[in-house]
Amino acid sequence: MKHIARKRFGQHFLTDTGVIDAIVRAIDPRPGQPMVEIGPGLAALTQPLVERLGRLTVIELDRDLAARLRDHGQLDVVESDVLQVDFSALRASASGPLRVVGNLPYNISTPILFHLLEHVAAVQDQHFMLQKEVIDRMVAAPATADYGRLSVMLQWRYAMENVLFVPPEAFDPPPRVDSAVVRMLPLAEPPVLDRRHLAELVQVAFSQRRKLLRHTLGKWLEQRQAGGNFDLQRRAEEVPVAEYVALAQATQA
Ligand SMILES: C[S@@+](CC[C@H](N)C(=O)[O-])C[C@H]1O[C@@H](n2cnc3c(N)ncnc32)[C@H](O)[C@@H]1O
Repeated sequence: MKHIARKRFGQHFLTDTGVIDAIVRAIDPRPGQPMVEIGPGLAALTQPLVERLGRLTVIELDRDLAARLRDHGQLDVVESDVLQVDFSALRASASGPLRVVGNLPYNISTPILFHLLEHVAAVQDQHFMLQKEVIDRMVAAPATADYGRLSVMLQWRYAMENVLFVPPEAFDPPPRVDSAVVRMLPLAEPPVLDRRHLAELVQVAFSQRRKLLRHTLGKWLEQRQAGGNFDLQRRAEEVPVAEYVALAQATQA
């Protein structure tokens, strides 16, 4: 029976075989690698991936789609909201760190990225299709309009690159926005850091983008009697990730 795309699940199914091939090539799946696909949908990526891997774990929230996928002999189907999935537990029962992939539901793409950040130690790499505008913000350099909280909160932990542009016509139904594929590699030697403390600091810094940091972060640092030589005569978007990290390390309890 034909599946009717469900808007509430962010369902836009890939149909362009050239784009599907290009994504699979960018992922470069090898036999036996432990891989998890988020939101397999009608299996546009799932099928070419599992043909190369042999086995694949998929996480799908839509009950009807999960039921179809269970008929496929090479898939381990987790019928769940991905935000409830314990990736560290999946890693514990796999033969190595996980490769995580997916054409993500755009309405919850940022929560998914932050959920995976909690399980980063379980992950080898991530390849995600996302709204292009979100990827632009993820990979943005300081002193650009796209540089913000998302850039800092991901760049301190991952090396990231935009690997493919994907136009709306590659999907059925087409989304209203351009898409792209991002590659995310956890840094081999990440800074030792309390992520929640960095998140608080960055939130304060970017709370008023246009103002100098002395109006925002200045007060926050004063309360902590810290930040002695940190230059507050700048805007939040001018501060490189490494400086935010160093300030978080210097001010955390
Ligand atoms: C953009 S579609 C991609 C479908 C397919 N991978 C493709 O490329 O054609 C997103 C998929 O994620 C599923 N999904 C939506 N919300 C989800 C959630 N919270 N947890 C797991 N899967 C979800 C949808 O049902 C849908 O299959």
